[in-house]
Amino acid sequence: MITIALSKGRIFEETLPLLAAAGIVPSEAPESSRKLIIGTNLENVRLIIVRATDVPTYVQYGAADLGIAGKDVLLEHGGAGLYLPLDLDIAKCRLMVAVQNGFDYEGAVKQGARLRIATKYTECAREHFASKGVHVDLIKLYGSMELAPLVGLADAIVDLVSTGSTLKANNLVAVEDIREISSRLVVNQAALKLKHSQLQPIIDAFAATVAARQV
Ligand SMILES: Nc1ncnc2c1ncn2[C@@H]1O[C@H](COP(=O)(O)OP(=O)(O)OP(=O)(O)O)[C@@H](O)[C@H]1O
Ligand SMILES: O=P(O)(O)OC[C@H]1O[C@H](OP(=O)(O)OP(=O)(O)O)[C@H](O)[C@@H]1O
Repeated sequence: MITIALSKGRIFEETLPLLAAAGIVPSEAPESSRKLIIGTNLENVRLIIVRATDVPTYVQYGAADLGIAGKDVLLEHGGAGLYLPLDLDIAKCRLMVAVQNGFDYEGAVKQGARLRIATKYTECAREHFASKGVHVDLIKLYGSMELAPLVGLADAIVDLVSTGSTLKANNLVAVEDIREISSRLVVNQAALKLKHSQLQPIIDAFAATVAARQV
């Protein structure tokens, strides 16, 4: 049995064409089902539906052979025990620093002020501000980071930005670009050896699809 860990929503949707290229068609959609294990047209392939942040953990411990996770999630997780053969170029966005409109971020940084930063991405944020030599207090949040500057919880946030409409709707502006984010194929290293003949064709089909999109 091959088990593939995916999260609901954008990753599941954007993975469907990759699965199709590998001849895998889920037997139901996670949005319309409460099932956490979803069968496919192939008897020996199943999907498990987990939180985006939990995908690396399932693969690391071998509860899933493959998974798809955002670079943001992988950077926070650390990647121990994982083989990351392929950037799938899906779920693309940017990790950015944002502040409330009117907050003088550059000025605060120049003055050497200690900044309060709210984020789900504490590891990436710590590294970013340390590399700039900016002193920060990090406040860990699990979602809706955009609210934090509006209610005085933080001076700035580190969050993902795609269209910019969430920032705009909340009177925030991006002030710094930390890095580009896309999702990667995550493979359990032991499974790759033990189930090589079954896993490699899936990895190859994903790679061929990604390459074809880039021409
Ligand atoms: N607005 C966006 N546009 C494109 N990609 C995004 C966007 N937001 C997040 N992503 C990417 O998609 C991945 C999955 O996001 P999703 O919203 O499904 O989960 P999440 O809500 O971030 O995680 P969790 O459910 O664990 O809290 C993220 O890890 C990131 O790599
Ligand atoms: O620039 P935009 O296109 O507005 O996208 C940015 C938003 O997308 C992500 O949230 P998501 O939509 O995943 O909602 P979530 O809070 O459920 O993670 C991210 O945390 C931002 O809030």
